[in-house]
Amino acid sequence: MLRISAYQIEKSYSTVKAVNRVSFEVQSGQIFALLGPNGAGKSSLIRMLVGLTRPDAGKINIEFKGEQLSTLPKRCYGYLPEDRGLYQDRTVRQNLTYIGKLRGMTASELDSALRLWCDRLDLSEKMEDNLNKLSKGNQQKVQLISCVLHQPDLLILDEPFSGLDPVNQEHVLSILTELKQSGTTVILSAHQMALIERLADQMLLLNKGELVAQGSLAEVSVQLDPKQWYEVSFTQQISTEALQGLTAVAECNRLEATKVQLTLNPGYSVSQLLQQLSGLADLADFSRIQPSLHQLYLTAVQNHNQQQSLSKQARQQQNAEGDAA
Ligand SMILES: Nc1ncnc2c1ncn2[C@@H]1O[C@H](COP(=O)(O)OP(=O)(O)OP(=O)(O)O)[C@@H](O)[C@H]1O
Repeated sequence: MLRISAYQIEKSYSTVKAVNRVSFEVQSGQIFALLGPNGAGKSSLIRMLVGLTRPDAGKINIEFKGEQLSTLPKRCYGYLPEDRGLYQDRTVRQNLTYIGKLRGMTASELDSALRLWCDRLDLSEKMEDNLNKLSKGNQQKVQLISCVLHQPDLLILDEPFSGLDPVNQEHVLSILTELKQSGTTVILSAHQMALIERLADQMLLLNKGELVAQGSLAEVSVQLDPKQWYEVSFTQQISTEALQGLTAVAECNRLEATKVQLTLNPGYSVSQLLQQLSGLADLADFSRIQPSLHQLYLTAVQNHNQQQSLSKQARQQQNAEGDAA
């Protein structure tokens, strides 16, 4: 049983506020994704979680097998750092053996784990090659093996999909899904929204160190797209005015003569909307438009940037007015 709770975490590097009052909780057996554009603060958060740096303010609590801990015990987690960390001038076998021994594995445990993982990730024939002789993707796979070798309870992976081709991305996705099914908790950062949509139980979207949204995919979708658009096809043409006259309809865009997109008025249910629409004409089709995580993410980051620059302008104006007075 593992639970990580982060409360109001802050971290600055000289003038840059990398993480600004961010709180979240990771539960045992979850896949928890940290999302955000470059510089959002994902790696800074990860480095604090693994104890490489400390928050300037806020608290990280770890509950592991009934004990309250301030840092994660080394044997219980595997960490894939952003700047990676294996020896380039050593072979795959030497690197992985070194990591396995550091994690307290016996020679026979190491031997069977090496065989299993290198076979699984198609690296068995590269065991005696130096790391710097491998392609970027294969190096990434060795890095990943170094994290899972000792069967940790928790995996913390900073961009595990970067540098991998689509086939290997799928491969890693299915490995992470299997590890989750066997009880491993996974915290990862990533830019591949289509993969995260399929993989993550919980996600945290950051921008410029600030929390933009968090929760399951469904929760994040409602937070980022509260309007909820529906697509409706009628068996005959209905005027936009007639649709906008319905109390359950907030906004309406025409797509084709008989097809429109509309949003639900707050306070009305989907069945009330359906009832009112059917009162106008027979419906040929009705469906919720579910934007992809990729679309939601782009819009959310754009809106957050706009809000930040508007509040900056407002502060500058206030200061200028204060100076003038
Ligand atoms: N060691 C450091 N010294 C100074 N500034 C830093 C340091 N580490 C991070 N930063 C700054 O903190 C901010 C957050 O960086 P961080 O690496 O956490 O973002 P990220 O979301 O992981 O980005 P990316 O997706 O590009 O890896 C950035 O503005 C970055 O320049």
